[in-house]
Amino acid sequence: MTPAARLQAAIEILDEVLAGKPAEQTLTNWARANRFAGSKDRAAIRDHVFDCLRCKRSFAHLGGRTDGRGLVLGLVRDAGTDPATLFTGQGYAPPPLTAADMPNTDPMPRGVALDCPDWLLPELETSLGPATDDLLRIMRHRAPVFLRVNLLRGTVAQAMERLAQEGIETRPTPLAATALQVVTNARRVRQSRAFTEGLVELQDAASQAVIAALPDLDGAHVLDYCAGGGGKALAMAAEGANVTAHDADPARMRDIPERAKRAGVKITVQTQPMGLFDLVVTDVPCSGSGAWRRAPHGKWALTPERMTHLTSLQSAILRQAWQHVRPGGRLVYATCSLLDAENTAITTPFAAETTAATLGAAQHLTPLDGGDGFFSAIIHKAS
Ligand SMILES: C[S@@+](CC[C@H](N)C(=O)[O-])C[C@H]1O[C@@H](n2cnc3c(N)ncnc32)[C@H](O)[C@@H]1O
Repeated sequence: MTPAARLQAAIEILDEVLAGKPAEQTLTNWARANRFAGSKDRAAIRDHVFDCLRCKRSFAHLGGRTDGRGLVLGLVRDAGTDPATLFTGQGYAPPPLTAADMPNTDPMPRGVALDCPDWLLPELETSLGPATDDLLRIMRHRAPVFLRVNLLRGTVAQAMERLAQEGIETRPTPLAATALQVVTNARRVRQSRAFTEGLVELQDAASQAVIAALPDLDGAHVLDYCAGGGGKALAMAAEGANVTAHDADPARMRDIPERAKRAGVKITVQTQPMGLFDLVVTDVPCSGSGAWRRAPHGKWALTPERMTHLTSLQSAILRQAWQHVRPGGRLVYATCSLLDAENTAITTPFAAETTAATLGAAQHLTPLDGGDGFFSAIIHKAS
């Protein structure tokens, strides 16, 4: 496909996504219906689509319209390219420019330039202070890809060497000792032997840092109360913890047995959690604001009503999960959110109101640290 034909494909996919279809599903459907597109075409189209979703407001401003064509025009103009050189109408290129394709020449308001919904700006400022604009600017760009080295299968140096033999260059990151940032050929990771043989897993470095901050995992009985696909459960099992995974939606845990087998660990899956544990981890559902680089749709879908729903769910999960912490044990409350409303505004009142609960160390990571934004707080239960 020519570069212009890839842009036209992105326009068509974006129109469907803007009408409400999930981006991943729409990309997959497009690839199935257009078998002539090779893997490089599909990767380039995917990047265009996600770049446009991350920068929806500023690209619409530059494109002078809010549909797929407008966003892609904004993408091209933002890169300093004259769109007339690509929007030629020849072959499979987008149709030539018309008067409806002119950019908006007004100065960009702050929320537009930072690609942030206006109602969220004050919320983010309360939580992030003077770092707000830098953070929003970084979230206009693609997130790096990180791997977790499974130390049960080999060392970090061995993982780097094995990956390099398969053309995947990586480098260590200060966020976690097990984390490697992928420098080249990230799209080859899933097919690499290092991945299929369980030496590495795909996991954000900040997610790994949450687990790295937990002392004494070796031999501990741990309940992962919101286990989802098992990312954190696997990381804790690799540190020697006896992990029980639970999730309100058991279907989300269906890959855990296979992932555990690949990693050489054992994880017990329980649809009804039972008993008391040394450590309970609650990686609760949240706005995902720390991971908007990967899932930009969440930035535009979040509403004040949704925030209210999430914060009451987070408090409820914390209270339920607390009942599974043994006296003298710990709970870790974690979100991939940058917003205080989902973080300290949940943990501080809980600790104040709950007999036997004391707040311990907390960790606030943001994309300025390199990975996703992540909050975690330890809450101790008196013996
Ligand atoms: C952020 S995800 C967990 C990600 C996972 N820990 C990982 O590292 O891959 C949050 C999970 O909480 C689950 N959840 C939602 N409500 C819940 C509840 N009331 N009790 C337990 N889990 C719940 C969701 O189904 C979802 O899988």
